[in-house]
Amino acid sequence: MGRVLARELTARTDLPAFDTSAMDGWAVAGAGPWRVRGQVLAGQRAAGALGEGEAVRIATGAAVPEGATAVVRREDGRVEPDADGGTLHAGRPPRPGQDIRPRGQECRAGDLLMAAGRMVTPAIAGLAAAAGYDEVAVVPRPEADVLVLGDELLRSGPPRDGRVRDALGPLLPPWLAALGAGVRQVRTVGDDAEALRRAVTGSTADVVVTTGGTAAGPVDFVHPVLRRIGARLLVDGVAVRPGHPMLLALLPDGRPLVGLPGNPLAAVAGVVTLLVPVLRALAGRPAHPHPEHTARLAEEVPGHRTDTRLVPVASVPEHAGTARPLGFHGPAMLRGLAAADGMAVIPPGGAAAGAVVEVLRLGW
Ligand SMILES: Nc1nc2c(c(=O)[nH]1)N[C@H]1C(S)=C(S)[C@@H](COP(=O)(O)OP(=O)(O)OC[C@H]3O[C@@H](n4cnc5c(N)ncnc54)[C@H](O)[C@@H]3O)O[C@H]1N2
Ligand code: MOO
Repeated sequence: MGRVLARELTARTDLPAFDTSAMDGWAVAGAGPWRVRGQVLAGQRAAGALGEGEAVRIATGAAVPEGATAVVRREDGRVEPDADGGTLHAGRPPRPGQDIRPRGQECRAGDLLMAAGRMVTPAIAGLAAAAGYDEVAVVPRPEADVLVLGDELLRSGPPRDGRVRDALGPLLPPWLAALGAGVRQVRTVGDDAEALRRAVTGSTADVVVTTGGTAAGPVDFVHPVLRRIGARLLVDGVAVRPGHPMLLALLPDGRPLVGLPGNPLAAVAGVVTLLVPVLRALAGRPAHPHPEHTARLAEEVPGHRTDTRLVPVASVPEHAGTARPLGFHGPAMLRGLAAADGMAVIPPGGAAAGAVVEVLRLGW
């Protein structure tokens, strides 16, 4: 579940695989009355062929014997007993084919049931089993290594002595899991270029995620390390606030590295705009959900002069389709995000109250 079909799902069998009774009653051949000869239950092999004027008691789901032209429901028939199984009379004559599910009604062997790339839902799992599958091939879940950079980060207790608590170590792994990725390891790496180089080159995950160190500060080592190991920068900064130093690089062996900025809400902006599409693509899904999610803004949101803004919003339960911008949305803050269900995309120049804007869902 939650994985995408790696190959198309084709029926391994006709469905139903045999002409099946849709009701409890009698399978009959031709016009009545009929001589009743024995019974056939679901799961049993079909009884011998019926001749004109013959009937057999039948259960829902049982194979209809050859020669049968219809099923008479139990409530529509009456058996007049005699020494030899009895005679069946129907209130009204059954239509030809009545209450018989013909073989292949739902699909023929080889029919395309589901295209590759579709997310396996409970219904698809059930359909695959009904159509004869014991297993289906899915695109494996992408595995991520998370490298949290910064000497100033504390792992416990309140911030002290100019140091701050690491908010991203606790935030990212469960979010990645909710996004369908596996987290191999979460490592903290001090402000040391060589340690970062070793951590990046030593990772064997499908995607490496770093936090912090993306800017041009004295101990921001992500760029120099990527340069040194020969990575190719595909995205080196984005005109978005917060999050503008985010980056996407290809490591020499072709695996992606997503560099999230250190400011926590800036890192979140990098997750929803860069990491989510990368994880979706690795999982065999379209990079962006379709249709895109939009909402009507309950209030005006001022814009940046040149860049797009991402602002945490919460949907307003009493007004479907409306989202309220939240406060405490500074790049270093998580308080607004904690109450949010998405990040609204505010174009340069801002958006008026009532404007319809795209909302990037958080996916948790
Ligand atoms: N001269 C400039 N300085 C900065 C610019 C700029 O354009 N010119 N951009 C600022 C913006 S915007 C951001 S965002 C940050 C991005 O910087 P880095 O990715 O290099 O991140 P750090 O410098 O390592 O940390 C920034 C900030 O975030 C705190 N931090 C880092 N990691 C965590 C964590 N895991 N949990 C909680 N807080 C974290 C760190 O202590 C810093 O306060 O650069 C600006 N500077
Ligand atoms: O990108 Mo920075 O995130 O504006 O804080």
